[in-house]
Parts: sequence; structure tokens; C-alpha cells
Amino acid sequence: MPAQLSVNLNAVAMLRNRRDLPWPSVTGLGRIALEAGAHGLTVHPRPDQRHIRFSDLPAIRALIDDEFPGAEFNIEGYPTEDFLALVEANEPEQVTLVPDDPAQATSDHGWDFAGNADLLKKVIARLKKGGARVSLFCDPDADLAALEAAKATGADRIEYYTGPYGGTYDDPAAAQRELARLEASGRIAHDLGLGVNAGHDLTVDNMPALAKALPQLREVSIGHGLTADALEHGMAETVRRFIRACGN
Ligand SMILES: CC(=O)[C@@H](O)[C@H](O)COP(=O)(O)O
Ligand SMILES: NCC(=O)COP(=O)(O)O
Repeated sequence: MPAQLSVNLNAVAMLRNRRDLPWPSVTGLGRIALEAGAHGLTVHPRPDQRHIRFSDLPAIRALIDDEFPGAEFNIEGYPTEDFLALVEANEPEQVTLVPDDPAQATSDHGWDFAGNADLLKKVIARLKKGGARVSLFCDPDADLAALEAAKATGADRIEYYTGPYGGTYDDPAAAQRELARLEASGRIAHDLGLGVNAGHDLTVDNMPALAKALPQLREVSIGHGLTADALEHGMAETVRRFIRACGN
């Protein structure tokens, strides 16, 4: 089955935050994305609320519940107590835990699963009690030992960090090397029973080769490249373009 598309609304929120005005509307663009066939919406609220604000989350939850039952809300972030409280208040279908430092400009690496085993096990048990599926941000070259440690935390899925692949847009040989390590790691993750998601710097152009290298891909969450594409094509057409690029 082709990967499902979750539209990350961080970049829309960042544009909105340039003014003390409610546009572009995060929920309005989320509605257009879901109407056009996106499977879900993703947010990565950061502690400084520089793009998604904590107050955006209930409106996104209500949009899905009231107008798109069956769509999924995916909330990403580092599991501080504040983040966990935000998640519990907004009941996402999926939580993606990311090992980000609050000062980080954007996510740039996956978890050290063994080194954070105690934290991850505790947090994942808590989130799963609340009914969420849990995915862990994962380096693209994670090996058997790393993925066994990920599995041992109780996580349902991993999300491959595809930033290094996205960075090879002008270097086809480097892109092939990145795809080869994702392919090798993805096969191991799948054999261990971990669901496979991916995200970071994915585009209409680089998505088809990723989908081929990771046939087990369940979901991609895409924000920056998708929002850039939407400036040119409009959100609805962009969502259709990305859905096709996922192999649909
Ligand atoms: C986990 C991940 O790769 C994305 O959520 C990315 O971190 C988006 O965050 P920013 O929009 O802050 O770059
Ligand atoms: N989980 C990755 C994500 O949501 C989107 O990241 P990006 O497309 O904004 O790089």
C-alpha cells in the first residue's frame, strides 16, 4: 500500500506568525489539505511556539473530529512534561517523539534508543495508555542493534529522519547512497515488526525514489517542501501532487 500523507502545518503557522493576524489560517489550510485527500495533519509545537502555538491544537483536533473523522492528528516533539500534557489534552492518533533540544532550529537527528531506553519506555507506556500510536524519530542508518533497542521501548513505529536525503537534491550519486542506507535499515525495521514512517525535507521530486527504496513506508509527514509547493500550485493541487508522488 502506498504511503499515506500527513501534512505538517508548521510552515503555514510560521507565515501566520509574521503578523498579529489570523491568516494564513492553520485550520483553513488543514481543511483544504484533508479535503484534497491528505490522510492526516502533523504539528511539531516547539517550546518557544515560534510556529505552531499550543492554542492551535484544540482547533485542529476539532477540525478532524467534526469534519474528517478517520483522518489522523500526529503531534511531534520532545517528551517534556509540558509536551506530554499538551498531547494528552489533544488526543492525537499518533505521537512522534523527537530528541530535540529546545534551542534547535529544526530536527536533525534520531534517538539514541539504547541510551534513552528508560525515558522512552516510561513515556511510551503513558502515551499508549492514552490510546495513541507512538513513533520514534530515527537516524537513516539505524542498524539491527539500534532498531532492536527501538523495538524494546514499546514503540509502534519509527520515523526515518530524511534530512540528509533531502539535502542531496543536486547530487544524484549522494541521493543513491542515502537511499541505500534507508533501504537497508528499513528492511531490518520491518522484519522486527516496526512500522516505518519518514519525514524531513521531502518533496514531490524526491518522494518517488524514497517510496521505491522503502516499500514498507506507512506514512510521510511533509511540511516545508509541501508549503513551498503550495505557494506555486495552491494547497489542494499540491496535496494531490504529493499523493501521486507517494505512489498513489
Ligand atoms: C521531526 C521533523 O523532522 C519535523 O517535524 C521537523 O522537525 C519540523 O519542524 P520545524 O518545522 O520546526 O522545522
Ligand atoms: N516529521 C517530519 C515533518 O513533519 C516534516 O518536516 P519538513 O517537511 O517540514 O522538513
